[in-house]
Amino acid sequence: MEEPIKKYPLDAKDYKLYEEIGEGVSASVYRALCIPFNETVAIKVLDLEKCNNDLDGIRREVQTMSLINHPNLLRAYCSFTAGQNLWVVTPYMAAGSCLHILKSSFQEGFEEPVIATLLREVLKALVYLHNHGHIHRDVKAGNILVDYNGSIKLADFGVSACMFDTGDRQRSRNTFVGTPCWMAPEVMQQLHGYDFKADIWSFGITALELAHGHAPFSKYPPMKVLLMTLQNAPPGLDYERDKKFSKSFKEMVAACLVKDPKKRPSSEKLLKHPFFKNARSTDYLEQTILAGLFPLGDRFRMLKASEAELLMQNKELYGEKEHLSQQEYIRGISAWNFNLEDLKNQAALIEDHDELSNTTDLNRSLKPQNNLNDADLSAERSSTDMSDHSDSASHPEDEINELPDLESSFATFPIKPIQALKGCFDVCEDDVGDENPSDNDQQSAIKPSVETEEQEAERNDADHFGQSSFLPKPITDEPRRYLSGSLLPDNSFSSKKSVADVDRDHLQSRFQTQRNHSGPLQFRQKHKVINSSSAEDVSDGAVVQRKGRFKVFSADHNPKALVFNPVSSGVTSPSIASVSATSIVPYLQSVLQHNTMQREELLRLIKFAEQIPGTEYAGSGINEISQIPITSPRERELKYQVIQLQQSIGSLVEQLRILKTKNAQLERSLSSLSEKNSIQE
Ligand SMILES: Nc1ncnc2c1ncn2[C@@H]1O[C@H](COP(=O)(O)OP(=O)(O)OP(=O)(O)O)[C@@H](O)[C@H]1O
Repeated sequence: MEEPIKKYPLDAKDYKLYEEIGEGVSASVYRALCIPFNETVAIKVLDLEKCNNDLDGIRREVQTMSLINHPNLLRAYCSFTAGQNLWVVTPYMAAGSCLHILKSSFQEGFEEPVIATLLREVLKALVYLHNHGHIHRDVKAGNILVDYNGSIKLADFGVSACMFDTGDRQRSRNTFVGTPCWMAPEVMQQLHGYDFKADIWSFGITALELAHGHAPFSKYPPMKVLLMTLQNAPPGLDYERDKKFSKSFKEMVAACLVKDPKKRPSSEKLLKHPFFKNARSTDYLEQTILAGLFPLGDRFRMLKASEAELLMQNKELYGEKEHLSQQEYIRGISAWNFNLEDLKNQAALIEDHDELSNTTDLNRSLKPQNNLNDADLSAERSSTDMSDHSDSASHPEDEINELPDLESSFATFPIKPIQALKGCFDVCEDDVGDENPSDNDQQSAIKPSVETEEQEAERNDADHFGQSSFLPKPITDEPRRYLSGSLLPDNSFSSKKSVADVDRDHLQSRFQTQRNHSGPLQFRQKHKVINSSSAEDVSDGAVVQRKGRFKVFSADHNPKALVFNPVSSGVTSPSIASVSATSIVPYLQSVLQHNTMQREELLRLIKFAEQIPGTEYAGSGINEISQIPITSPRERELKYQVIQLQQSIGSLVEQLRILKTKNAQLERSLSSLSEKNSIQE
């Protein structure tokens, strides 16, 4: 007889939150007790106010999570709102993510049978997703969750996409989504969109991550990762350096990391690769990687503390900009801006390559350094005789030498990435870091309704590795297609929302916090006026896609594309006196036409700048801002950014003024020459 479907309560009152066990860019995750079932679960808490630009994305994630029905995919038991938060209740995966396990106990990576066992489970999940038309788009060790008994689930559908989507949703597959180190070249390239083969690339990168303890290129700033992924041979296992790994492992990785997606195997085909014959049963993981692990909450706390310490060191060593870059990086880079200036700035950081590599990789910084850079780099280099790895002869040193010559390296880029980088689009975080001085208090307020340590210890021990965790009873017998359709009603995550919210709000008032759930984003820079949310209001039609804290702008609407550089306008003025009036008229006419166009562009730009709320032209605004007393580093940062914005607006106005003057002069010369010309004729 079929077991009745277990209905998880849709009320925050029915759950007791314990310690935080994870933090992503969009949420915090807590271990929790589902009181009526006396069952440990995990609850992902998303602050909807902070995500209000991406409710659709969140809805899609929750929807996908509730509909999936595969033992290797993390499904949602239920979801509901609690005050301004969305709670997503999922199985508790007691050992946490593979990334957490790597960072805390296996900094040099796992042994091959462990990797084969983990990856086979992940691949089964991908086969299921791909067969149902989904691309996961964020396959990485941080999203592979492990339970106390070694069972594996692939998590995080925050950026997944449906292959059957059409229109805007289809277009979303033509955008930058994912985490740079794991991102397939075709996803970066933006040439023809991409398909489920993008997951195969990420899968290959994840294999390297599990083998080495970190993803290839992970020591580099995001923009450099982009350049390297596009320009260099694909990374792979090195035949020399990675001697401990089998030939079949190397071949499997090489098969995934082929730049041409068509040449990559499908997930189904890959599952048949001989490498997976090395996979063992999941109990093997229990004996090998899970034995002796600290409880997840403790590990998470320790990692967070080391990360904070490392970031402070970076800040002291390299200053604010590098600090920011590294901070984003360590956290897994989920929100960053793509623009040329960033690209250059970040590439410039590579000059500090050696130092950076010692500090970027959290794991390595926590233990004695032993000239790891070379080793890592070589390990990350592509092996020599793999398909599509032919140019792997490039040396890490070359990579570094290439850097200063960034402009010339653009020339070797496929055209689309250059456009992308130069301003076809910007991807920016829309989660304005509105941290305020009371945030710390609020942060402590968000802490779960904690039991006393003693009360909890007993439960804790059982939960972590002893107590059997509930495995989801399949809700759907048949896998469903078209998972991304808007099945959930707008603005509603729970059928009980309107009825129960008042009670929950009262009970869970601690969650009504302004906490910046996205961790590193609270320090994130707003580089450009156009990246601000207000800028988007002006150019609303320009936003191609929103992805959580990303907004993707199309080239056509990107106000930055309108910036005119008088020096590079392509118009060189001949000496008027030295040429005949007849010959100069067409030239001047073209100058006039050019200038008129530029003037229009500049006027549009100015209009755009003027519409940014609270932004005055340089001068008054700067003074106002500088008079605000600074109470926190965050405020200092914001103040600095505001001043920068005001300065750039000021310089644009100045640029416009100069152009207007030039234009007027040219108009005058043109009309006098025309007059002369007509007199002569
Ligand atoms: N069910 C779970 N059991 C145990 N740990 C979990 C669970 N769900 C999430 N975590 C932990 O919390 C972290 C963040 O969760 P998740 O990836 O869902 O958040 P996110 O905001 O979507 O993150 P990102 O977009 O950065 O990948 C995970 O990397 C994992 O370590």
